[in-house]
Amino acid sequence: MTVKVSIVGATGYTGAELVRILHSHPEVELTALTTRSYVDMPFDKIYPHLYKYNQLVCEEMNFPKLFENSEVIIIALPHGHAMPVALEAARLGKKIVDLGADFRLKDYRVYEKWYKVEHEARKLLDSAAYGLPEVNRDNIKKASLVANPGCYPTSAILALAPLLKHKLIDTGSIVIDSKSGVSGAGRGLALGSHFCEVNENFKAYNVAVHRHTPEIEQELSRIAGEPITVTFTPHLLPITRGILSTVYANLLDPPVAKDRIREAYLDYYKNEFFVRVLPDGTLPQTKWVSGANHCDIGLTLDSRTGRVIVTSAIDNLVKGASGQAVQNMNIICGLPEDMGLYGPGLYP
Ligand SMILES: NC(=O)C1=CN([C@@H]2O[C@H](COP(=O)(O)OP(=O)(O)OC[C@H]3O[C@@H](n4cnc5c(N)ncnc54)[C@H](OP(=O)(O)O)[C@@H]3O)[C@@H](O)[C@H]2O)C=CC1
Ligand SMILES: CC(=O)N[C@@H](CCC(=O)OP(=O)(O)O)C(=O)O
Repeated sequence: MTVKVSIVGATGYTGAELVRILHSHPEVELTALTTRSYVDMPFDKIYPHLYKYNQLVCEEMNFPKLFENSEVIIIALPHGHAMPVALEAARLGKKIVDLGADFRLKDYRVYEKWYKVEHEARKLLDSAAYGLPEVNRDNIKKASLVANPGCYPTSAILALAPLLKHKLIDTGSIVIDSKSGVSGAGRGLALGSHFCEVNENFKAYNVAVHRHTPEIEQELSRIAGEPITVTFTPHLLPITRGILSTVYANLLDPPVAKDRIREAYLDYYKNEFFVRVLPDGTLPQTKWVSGANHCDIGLTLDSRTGRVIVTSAIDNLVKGASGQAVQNMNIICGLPEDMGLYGPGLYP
């Protein structure tokens, strides 16, 4: 069964990563790659690492032609731009995976408050599934529109889900301290991602106001069955790929929790190939997941303070974006979930 797939906004970093991954996917035929700035240019001219792999030429986004020859549309546009595409795709009964933020927040008022954009496709919000398969697979299976999670939320939610499910922590005490590589900011030119601004530098940004905060809180609240607020602080690391999140929470009952924490993680992720709970004493590193669809998790109990410290590592472009999008595409198309995604990262 070959699935015909178009990528809208293919010329960004996540688009290029989608093309790379999908070229080795045995059941996918890429039918169109759309662009705003590179119309009629061969894709491998924009991304020469794909020379001899890709024969497609970039085209303008053109309704309804784009959809005629595709069963699945993967949208890799900046937030605010996916809504008209999703409306048209939904009207034509196509399956959609959106990498941006337009369908992640269930309440359009929360979206409009944090993203400062009017939601033009509110009628699709109820049917959109939040695309974190390890916590929401049953809903994704039934969906035609999947909202792929943000990169930071993927690392934070996977780090916290077992603690909340098993009610092991004081839910008011969660602090998420995340560090991202620069590709998280996309390919567009911006002062903050210039070499001289980033190289040999390290900084926090958007402290207490980052747009991923409501997304993390929405999903953690769903898992916990009660409203959760978190402190979330992102940082910019002078590396290309990778996110390392360090998550702190107070244990409800430190002596009891000591034995139960590892058990809770091993149980929650027992059937999850892409989430690797590392052996006791081993802590994740971004290099171990670079290029791979894994989220690695390390557990530490600080018995002196009564806190659990969870570290998680992902590649922001793979499990944090394009790999997870392919995982979701596999689920909604009834394909094996790891198809095209199996394999460890690059090391060193
Ligand atoms: N980078 C990451 O690690 C992650 C990104 N995401 C999300 O995925 C989406 C894509 O991100 P990324 O690939 O990094 O972004 P890039 O900035 O690298 O690429 C953006 C793409 O969107 C197109 N585009 C930009 N502005 C417009 C516009 N006004 N109208 C139409 N097309 C436009 C660009 O086209 P052209 O090149 O032709 O101008 C390009 O194809 C975003 O929503 C982002 O938030 C999610 C998780 C992680
Ligand atoms: C390093 C860096 O700049 N990261 C980006 C990640 C945003 C992202 O991917 O956002 P959405 O998918 O939610 O739009 C940021 O902090 O804005």
